[in-house]
Amino acid sequence: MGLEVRRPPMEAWYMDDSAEDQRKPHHRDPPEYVSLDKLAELGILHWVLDADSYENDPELQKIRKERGYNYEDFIEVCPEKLPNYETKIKIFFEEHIHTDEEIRYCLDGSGYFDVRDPEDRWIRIWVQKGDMIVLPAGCYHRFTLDENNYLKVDMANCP
Ligand SMILES: CSCCC(=O)C(=O)O
Ligand SMILES: [Fe+2]
Repeated sequence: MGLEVRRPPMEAWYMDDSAEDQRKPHHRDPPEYVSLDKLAELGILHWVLDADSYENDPELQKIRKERGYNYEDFIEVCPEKLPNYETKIKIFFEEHIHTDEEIRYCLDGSGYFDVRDPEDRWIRIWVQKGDMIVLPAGCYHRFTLDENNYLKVDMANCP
């Protein structure tokens, strides 16, 4: 077992309908949280890992082996590091799906992955350093930075 990673559990909530900045939390009033169990029912998987041990984390290696993730692709989502930043940010926030599962491991910073539930409601998943999530193939989703405006992510993919 790697270093016990102590931080609040990953949070998810139903979004409000306001048109304010996408990087704001968009909580309903009162907030309506969604449990990790409910996310798992939607096929959304989650682990909390020790991002500082990325290079030699036995837990990460076990997950990668079990799920067949055989390569890494790091991006830093910020104007200084991401080429065509403005375009990419817009593309990320356009609702879309993939034919393969989407694996995203947050190595630093934070951001929001929004997913549609079966009733077409948006669920906002707040991913922070150490959170690794898997969105199932065919899951309608989008991504935005939060008001911290920085995310470093391993966009590991299936073969
Ligand atoms: C920064 S992760 C990008 C979000 C996404 O959905 C994608 O890459 O397809
Ligand atoms: Fe995606």
